[in-house]
Amino acid sequence: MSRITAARVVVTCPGRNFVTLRIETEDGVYGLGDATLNGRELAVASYLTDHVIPCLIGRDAHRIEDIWQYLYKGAYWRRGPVTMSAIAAVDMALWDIKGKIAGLPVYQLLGGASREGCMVYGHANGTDIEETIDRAQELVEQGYKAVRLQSGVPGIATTYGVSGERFYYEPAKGSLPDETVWSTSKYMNHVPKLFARGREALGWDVHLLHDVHHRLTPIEAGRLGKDLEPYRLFWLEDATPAENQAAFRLIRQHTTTPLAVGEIFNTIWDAKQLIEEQLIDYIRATVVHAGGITHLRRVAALADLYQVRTGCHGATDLSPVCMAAALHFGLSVPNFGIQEYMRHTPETDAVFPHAYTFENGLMHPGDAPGLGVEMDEETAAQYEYKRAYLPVNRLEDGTMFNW
Ligand SMILES: O=C(O)C(=O)C[C@H](O)[C@H](O)CO
Repeated sequence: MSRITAARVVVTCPGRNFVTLRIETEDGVYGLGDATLNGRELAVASYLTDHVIPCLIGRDAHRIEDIWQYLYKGAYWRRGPVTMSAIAAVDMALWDIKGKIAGLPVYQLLGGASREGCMVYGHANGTDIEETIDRAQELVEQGYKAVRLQSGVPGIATTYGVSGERFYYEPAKGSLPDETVWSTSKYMNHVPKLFARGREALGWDVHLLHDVHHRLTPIEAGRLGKDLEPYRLFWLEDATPAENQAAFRLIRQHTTTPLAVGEIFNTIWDAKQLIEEQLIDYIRATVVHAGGITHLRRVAALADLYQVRTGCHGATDLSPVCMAAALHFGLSVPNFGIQEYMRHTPETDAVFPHAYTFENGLMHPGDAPGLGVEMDEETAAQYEYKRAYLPVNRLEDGTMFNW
């Protein structure tokens, strides 16, 4: 028994907003959980402070599963990104506490390492094809075994995944949402050229990935997948919005390019049909937005039955606390596929010193007890929350579209 005596939420903005839950126990041990929901941060902070924390005080921090069920079933209102990010933060903090009390890194509590490290993919973003390829080459030189290629599209002013920043792509900015413009035909004509050049310049030993970011209809996605088949992608991500899971049947009928989806999923129910019908190859759900390590293990166990592998979301809006949790999860599950890794800025790393490391294309969570991430609250307090939004997207004729 290790009673929870206090819990509080810290909101900080070392270059971007992060929401972190800190839970303390009667033994003087504390745990951290990431609760960041990009562009809607304060909703989760309030959910935790106003509705969850009062229910945690006095509970036994060791009863991770029971507390998960209490928060999920007990709220009556199930699922959704706000609820599931809040539950995830509690879950991460409790695994952190359990590891610290046991004196073991969390991956040891999850069954131990199933591999030497987690293969990660880095982002190569450029305003045009040549710039993207130059950046990909830099990543390969740094040891990356897998690289995501995104490039500006001629005729479209701003493109998802591309920014002036060399390493720290950050789409959330502006005290009101930026408006961007989209053309499916211009994009569809351009992407195969990017990958043709990519294979020519980078060869065939590096894994190449691409994110469509929910922009195509299923039949368009089928065509793009088919056009990209000669370049043997590791995956084509978020080819179409996935609320309608059956939509992926159509894509599957037309292409053998492997498919990844799910970074915005919150529960196993969002992915059940996709997994059971083997409509995808990689499930992108991650710790912070899908209910924590406890729930993500359930998703991975279902996926394993159908040879679907994990490919957790790891953009910069997922804090180092989530990154650490994802690496403990990824190191331990049998059906790990790949982990996304977008480096955090030095300011973020200073607020969240961490034990995880990158070497030779693989990441390891480290062997510090618990998750292996600290929060320097004095430094965090120097960075006040700044409202920031993800962009919105319109077609060239002004029709509201998916970003
Ligand atoms: O990393 C990715 O694949 C993304 O799509 C990044 C998302 O746009 C970002 O995390 C939204 O908050």
